[in-house]
Amino acid sequence: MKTPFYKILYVQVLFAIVCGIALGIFYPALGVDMKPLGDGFIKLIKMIIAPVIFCTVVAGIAGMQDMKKIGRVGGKALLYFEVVSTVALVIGLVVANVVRPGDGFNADPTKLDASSIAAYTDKAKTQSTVEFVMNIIPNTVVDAFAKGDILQVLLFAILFGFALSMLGERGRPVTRLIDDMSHVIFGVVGIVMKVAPIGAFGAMAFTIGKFGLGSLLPLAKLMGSFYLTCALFVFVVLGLIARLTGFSIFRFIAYIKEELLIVLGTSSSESALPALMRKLEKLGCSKPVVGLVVPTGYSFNLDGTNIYMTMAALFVAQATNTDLSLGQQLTILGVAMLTSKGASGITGAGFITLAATLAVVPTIPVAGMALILGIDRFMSECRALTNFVGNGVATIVVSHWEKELDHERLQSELKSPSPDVHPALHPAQPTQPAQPVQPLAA
Ligand SMILES: O=C(O)C[C@H](O)C(=O)O
Repeated sequence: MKTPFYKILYVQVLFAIVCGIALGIFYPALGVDMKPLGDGFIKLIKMIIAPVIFCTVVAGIAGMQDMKKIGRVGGKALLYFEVVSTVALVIGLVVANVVRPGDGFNADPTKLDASSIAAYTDKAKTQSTVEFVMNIIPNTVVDAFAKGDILQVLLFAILFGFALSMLGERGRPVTRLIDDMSHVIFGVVGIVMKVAPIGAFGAMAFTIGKFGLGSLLPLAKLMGSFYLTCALFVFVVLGLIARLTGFSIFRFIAYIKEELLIVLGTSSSESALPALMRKLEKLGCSKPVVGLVVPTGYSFNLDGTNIYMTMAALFVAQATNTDLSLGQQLTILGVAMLTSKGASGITGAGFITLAATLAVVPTIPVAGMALILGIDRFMSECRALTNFVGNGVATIVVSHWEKELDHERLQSELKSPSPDVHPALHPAQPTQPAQPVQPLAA
């Protein structure tokens, strides 16, 4: 029997977003009051991210006998992230030079309200590589889970999974338990996703109520060029990568439309991270690759954030009449390659990363960021959407490189998605037997 349209999640989220926009426009104060609904939904998702990553990674790699394979998946993922992130940074740089969205502002940085961005520049402490690596090691296991630090949980999960695989037969009951646990956790994901429309409504009503659509007009050229560049990146660059891997980017985007709407509503790519992991497994990517690539992608593969960084840095320079030589522009690119690592998928993260980049490049006045602070929430949405699609494509590509992608399932799922059969999502349907733990192919 066909599900009635009003029960379909993306229809509900779309409707909620439209209602949120309407409320924000007509009753801005009430819209602002809706903030807890969005925040509450994001908290619910954050609550489950650490267990999702732990269970997926442990269940995925526990069957492996060879640590080298984990390193190989990680190495391939990092190579992909580095190449694609650099392409994103270069595209942002080129478009900002061609479109020159900051020309004509003639802003005097000494007269801009630098105090408004102090909160961001304070957070943007640049980290040395050693500090970055040290931060991946948790103080205690409990601390990693308590903070919900993705890379720290990932590190512990890899070690745990590998130790479990070394136990052989003796470790089987624990592996099975954790695999079963992952089904339970994804059941929680399913329950939480039911309230996604409420979260998207609250977050959207707040955004429009607080910042107002009127704030977009003076910066329409920057916004327009950023959105178009991201679209170009997704459909041309990621589209080409998808084609070479054997799937259509359009079909993939249609496949994850619910998640994209949730990301749009909440302006945080993390808000749909567990759902993305579930969908990628359903598409035929193996558990270990999904478990390793998605969480690392959230720290190393932020394509939307990268496009934004070079475009926004050049915008600030142009708006404050700061001339930049090619060498200085390439320095920004090099610095952004480092500062973007470790930025997370929460709203506003890209703005903090921009502050970190400009702090290292003294030529561009950091105070110029005050010009774009008012529209950052609207930029954040596009950064998050692009980051999200980028991580999905990255996981499919690395699965393909590792020969851990079921191409037949990928094609059939993309063509006609199978219903989600988890009992938490569809109580009336029978439960699918648990998938056996898949070891990586030799
Ligand atoms: O969520 C993301 O991926 C990005 C974030 O929304 C941001 O504002 O930079």
